[in-house]
Amino acid sequence: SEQLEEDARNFLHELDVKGSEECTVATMTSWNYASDITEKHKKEKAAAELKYAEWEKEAWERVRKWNGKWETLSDPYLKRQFKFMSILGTAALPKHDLEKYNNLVTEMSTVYSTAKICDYKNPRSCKLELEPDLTKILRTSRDYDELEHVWKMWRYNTGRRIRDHYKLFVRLANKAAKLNGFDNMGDMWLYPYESDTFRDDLAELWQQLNPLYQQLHAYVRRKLRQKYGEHYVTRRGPIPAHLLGNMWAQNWGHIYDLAIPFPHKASLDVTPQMVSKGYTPRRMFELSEEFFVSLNLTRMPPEFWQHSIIEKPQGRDLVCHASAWDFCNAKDFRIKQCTEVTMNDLITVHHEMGHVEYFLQYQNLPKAFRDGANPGFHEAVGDVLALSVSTPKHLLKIGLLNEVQDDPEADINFLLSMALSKITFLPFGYLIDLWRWDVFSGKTLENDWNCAWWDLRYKLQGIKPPVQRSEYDFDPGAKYHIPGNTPYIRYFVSFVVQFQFHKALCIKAGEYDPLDPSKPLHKCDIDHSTEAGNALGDMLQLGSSKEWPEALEILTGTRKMDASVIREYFKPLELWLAKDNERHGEFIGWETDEILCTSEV
Ligand SMILES: O=C(CCC(O)(O)[C@H](Cc1ccccc1)NC(=O)c1ccccc1)N[C@@H](Cc1ccccc1)C(=O)O
Ligand SMILES: [Zn+2]
Repeated sequence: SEQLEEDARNFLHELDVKGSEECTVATMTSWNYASDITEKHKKEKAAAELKYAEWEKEAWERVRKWNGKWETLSDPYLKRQFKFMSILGTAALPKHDLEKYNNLVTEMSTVYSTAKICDYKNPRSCKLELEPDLTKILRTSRDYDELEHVWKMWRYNTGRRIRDHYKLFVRLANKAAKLNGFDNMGDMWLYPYESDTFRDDLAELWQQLNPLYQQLHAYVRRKLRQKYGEHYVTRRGPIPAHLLGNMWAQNWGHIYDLAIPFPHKASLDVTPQMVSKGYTPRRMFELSEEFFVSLNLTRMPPEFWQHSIIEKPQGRDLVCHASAWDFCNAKDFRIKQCTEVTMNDLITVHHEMGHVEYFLQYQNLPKAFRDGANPGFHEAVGDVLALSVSTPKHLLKIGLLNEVQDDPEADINFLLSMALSKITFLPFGYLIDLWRWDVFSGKTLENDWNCAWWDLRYKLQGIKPPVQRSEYDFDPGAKYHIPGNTPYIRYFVSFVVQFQFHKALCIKAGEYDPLDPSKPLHKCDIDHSTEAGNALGDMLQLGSSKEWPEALEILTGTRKMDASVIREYFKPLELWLAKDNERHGEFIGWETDEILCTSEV
């Protein structure tokens, strides 16, 4: 009825205003803790989390009173808000369980963010941190033993120390999921994707992308064998995980110099130019903002520049893992990032700025809709712009390259450098939550946790640990998102859909034409295209008010995740890799009879 609809609007508006106020308070205490880890901030954060949970519970009980009525409303916009506000989340736990749950997550995150290891070359100095010290060693060292030390000790001081916390965490997480009507927390994490074929769709995407990954894996293994020798990198075996330029082997971009196909062509790593041109983190963020503005999207508000932390502060512990923050008041938006002056961090800057641009585009929606169309969309926004920024054409434009060679060999060099971060990520982006879903569902039992992890790492990534693992280790805990309790499948989704977004925007920008060989997808730079920017903005402004297939359709004309676009982008490389691997008689895939992980019975 008209009256019911009027009452519903007023009710939802009241909850929206109060919810945003409560959110601002809770977010501020969370920011204070993440940017300055002290006992005082920890206590304030814990208290605020409990207070916010009480508000959520009160709001949820008032929403429940509308059950049987809100479903009869005609306005889908109202019904969708009721649908989202009917899921309470972890606030459904009894207070003492919730307190325990929150403390476990905060404790695991603190262990991870404050972990330090001893220096391989100077064992008495034990203050090396992940950022910037260990990432620098993994990026630059080519010393097999030094890399093994760093890889092992990082896991010793993180994963091993939170294994017991994680046991309790899983039990409480599942208790909360059941109180919300889910079988386990894994199912509750998939709720925002609003699809009962989602897991199958993901498996299908991986099947379509695995062949390209295997070709790249075989090629890189040969290059690493040339560098480190056949004893360490065998012809047909998995690649030792510590040689791939990254602490988790999730991005192989930093061993590009070992894998470059045509070395006599221009190098694409612009880090040296960024340093020699005196780039600062501030300059990197301004460069990214200029790109968003050139697309007719929204620039950062003054508060952003006032309150963001874009360089690692000295003399205090903080969570250095990058993050973007929406303070629920359409005014205060921030990024916290321990930025280094490298090309990799310029990409991360765009990634984080993409989150803030999404915040800005949906800031006037009700709080229930102030999210990505699905979590993968939120992760994709910045990466889409970074696909344009990474092109030699764009790097020339911004003065980070002084020449662009337009020839097939230079193209292969470029596509390989992109594949070393985009294709190598796919199995990793998929397996993290494959492992966690099995842990939450009980399919993987506690005393199999670590060996189940290495089964997946071997099977999907074709890597192995440099030293044998056991169930005394907890290697998943050495990756931020596990102690940080952040779902990960969102990144796998992002790495697929970001190429679909890129293609749609490149067509609008007139930068891509499937029938014009001079305009392939991988050369597209949407910079300064307001047609592209307006199309992107139109989708971002929807927030989560429409189901994600509809948001995707508005931008790309399709309603499904589609792996054929990322394969089209890398097609020239895929053909080249297959030929090169065949020419070298390279074995595609991997096998081993080594025991990678011993489960203590
Ligand atoms: O973790 C990140 C970037 C951090 C973030 O921007 O995704 C951050 C993670 C986070 C931090 C604290 C609490 C929750 C999540 N996400 C956000 O800041 C965020 C996400 C959605 C909405 C608002 C903010 N990237 C992933 C995967 C990745 C993505 C892109 C390129 C490379 C690698 C990684 O590093 O393994
Ligand atoms: Zn992100």
